[in-house]
Amino acid sequence: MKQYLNLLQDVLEHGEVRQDRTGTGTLSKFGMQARYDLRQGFPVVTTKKVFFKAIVHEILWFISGDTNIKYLVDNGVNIWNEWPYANYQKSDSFKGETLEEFIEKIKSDATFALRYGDLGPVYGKQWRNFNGIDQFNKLLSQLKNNPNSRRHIVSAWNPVEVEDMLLPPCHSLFQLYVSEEGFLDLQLYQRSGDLFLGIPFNIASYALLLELIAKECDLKPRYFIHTIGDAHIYLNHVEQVKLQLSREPKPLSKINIKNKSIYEIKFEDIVLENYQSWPGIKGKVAV
Ligand SMILES: Nc1nc(=O)c2c([nH]1)NC[C@@H]1CN(c3ccc(C(=O)N[C@@H](CCC(=O)O)C(=O)O)cc3)CN21
Ligand SMILES: O=c1ccn([C@H]2C[C@H](O)[C@@H](COP(=O)(O)O)O2)c(=O)[nH]1
Repeated sequence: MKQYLNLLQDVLEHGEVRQDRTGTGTLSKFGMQARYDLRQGFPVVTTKKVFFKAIVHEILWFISGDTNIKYLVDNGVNIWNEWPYANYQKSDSFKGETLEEFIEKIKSDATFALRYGDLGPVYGKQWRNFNGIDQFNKLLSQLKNNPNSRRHIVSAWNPVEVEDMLLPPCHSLFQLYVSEEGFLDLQLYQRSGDLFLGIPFNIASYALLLELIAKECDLKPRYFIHTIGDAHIYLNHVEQVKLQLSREPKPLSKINIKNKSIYEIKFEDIVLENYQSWPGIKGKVAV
């Protein structure tokens, strides 16, 4: 995962100090790209421990079209909790509950979850129902029936609905490419990338998406190309980033996915093999 470390190094050295929406402050560079060859291994960052379980649940959650955090929290994935909580704090029903109490209520009270667990029309909604269009299903059928197309695109960025989302999509658009030899490549355009917390998730997540789509379409996964608009390191992550840069990357892992239709694949059907990593590193998420 030298490519990821190169991004960190580059932004740390050449990023400009920039204010941001969360008030945390960042080092930032605009327009970066990295390319991962999945034939050489599955790209999960090794210079800190990445919570892969969250990535698998999240991608299955997107594919299913769900936008409510209930599925995630029921499965022990807590990466999206802060946003519905912040929203709840602004509502009339808020009675001073802590984040933990809020999540307990999401788990135990289905009506409450329905009302306060939703992120708005985020990824899952746009992939499966963009103003009535199931972009994801269309993509699969086009890849199978019209592989040479240059229009294999799914967009999560819906200007009509962006105001209703608790967080406008960061991984905004992706495109696929089928080569003459039956390889499948995926390029993601990510408008904004938190290099320490979000990006390791995003890399593994889209690499997994590429593996899943390739399997479904009987193609061989090859390049994941990650293009990032505003690539930033939050100022309160600088020490964590330096620690990662001091660590030697470990060999990449492998992914094993059961032969099943993409809509039937379950969490247990996706196994990351031989994942070796350095210990995890804590960092605060900017809300
Ligand atoms: N500032 C910011 N950065 C992000 O990466 C981000 C957002 N906001 N908002 C929406 C989603 C949520 N994402 C998140 C949120 C939290 C973690 C996080 O805290 N990760 C820790 C712990 C994971 C765990 O064990 O639950 C990590 O060590 O990776 C990662 C990605 C990615 N996105
Ligand atoms: O998948 C994700 C989702 C979010 N992020 C980061 C990028 C930014 O740091 C924040 C979003 O804030 P904006 O002001 O809307 O850009 O979340 C990520 O890296 N990956």
